[in-house]
Amino acid sequence: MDHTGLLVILSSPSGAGKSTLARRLMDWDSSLRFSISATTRPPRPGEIDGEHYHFTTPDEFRALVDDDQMLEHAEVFGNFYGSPRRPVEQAMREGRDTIFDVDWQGGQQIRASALGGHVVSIFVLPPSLPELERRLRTRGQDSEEVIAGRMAKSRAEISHWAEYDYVLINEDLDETEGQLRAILTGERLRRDRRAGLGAFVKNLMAEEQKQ
Ligand SMILES: Nc1nc2c(ncn2[C@@H]2O[C@H](COP(=O)(O)OP(=O)(O)O)[C@@H](O)[C@H]2O)c(=O)[nH]1
Ligand SMILES: Nc1ncnc2c1ncn2[C@@H]1O[C@H](COP(=O)(O)OP(=O)(O)O)[C@@H](O)[C@H]1O
Repeated sequence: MDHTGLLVILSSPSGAGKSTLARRLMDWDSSLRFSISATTRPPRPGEIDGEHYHFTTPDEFRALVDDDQMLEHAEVFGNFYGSPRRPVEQAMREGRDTIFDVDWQGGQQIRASALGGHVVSIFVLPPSLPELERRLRTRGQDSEEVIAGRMAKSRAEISHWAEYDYVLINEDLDETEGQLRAILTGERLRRDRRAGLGAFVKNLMAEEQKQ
C-alpha cells in the first residue's frame, strides 16, 4: 500500500535512554531511518562523523540554517543541533519512517512544520532523577561537570512531557522497547487507514458483488 513515512520523535532528559531505545527499534525493523543530526558539539570517543552526528563548525552549521537545509534546529547545552531536511523528505517519499532524537524545541518545531501531520511524538521519562544521574555516570562518556550540567537541565526538559502523544517510563529496557514497538505498529495501521484503505475496501466490495 502506498503511504508516506512517519516522523517518530523521541525526546527525554539526557541519559533517560533515547539513543539506546532508538538503536533497539532499528535492530527490530531495518526499514527505520535514523535522522542524523548536525551538531557543533565535539565528538565523544567512539562517535563516528556521518553515523552518530554530522560534526560541524559553528560557521558550517549557520550556513546550513541560512540555506534552509534544517527541518529544525536549536541550541542545547551550549551547542547547536539540527535535523537535516532532505533525507527526511526522501524517506517520507519512500514510505520509510524516520526516528528523531531531538529535544523539546526540536519536537515543537517539527510538529509546527509543514510535515507536522506525520509526527508521532514520544517522551521518555527516567524512573527517578537519581537513576537518571546513575545512567549518565555509567554511560561513562561525560565529565562530572557535563553530568552536573545535564542534571541541572533535566527538569526543564521534563516539564515539556505533556506536549507529546505518548509518555513512557523507561524502567525496564525490554518493556519500554515493547511499548515502542506497539506504538509504531498501531500508528502505522492508523496511517495506512488514512492513506489507502478506502480504495482497498471499495475493491473488496466490488469483488463480492461480482460473485
Ligand atoms: N533540537 C534538536 N535537538 C537535538 C538534535 N540532536 C540531538 N538533540 C538533543 O540534544 C541533546 C544532547 O544530545 P547529545 O549531545 O547527543 O547528548 P546525550 O543526549 O546525552 O546523548 C539531547 O536532548 C538530544 O535529544 C537535533 O537535531 N535537534
Ligand atoms: N531501562 C534502562 N535501565 C538501565 N539502564 C538503561 C536503561 N535505558 C538506558 N540505559 C543506560 O543508560 C545510559 C544512557 O542511555 P542513552 O540511551 O545514552 O540515553 P540518552 O540518549 O537519552 O541520553 C546508557 O548507558 C544506557 O545503556
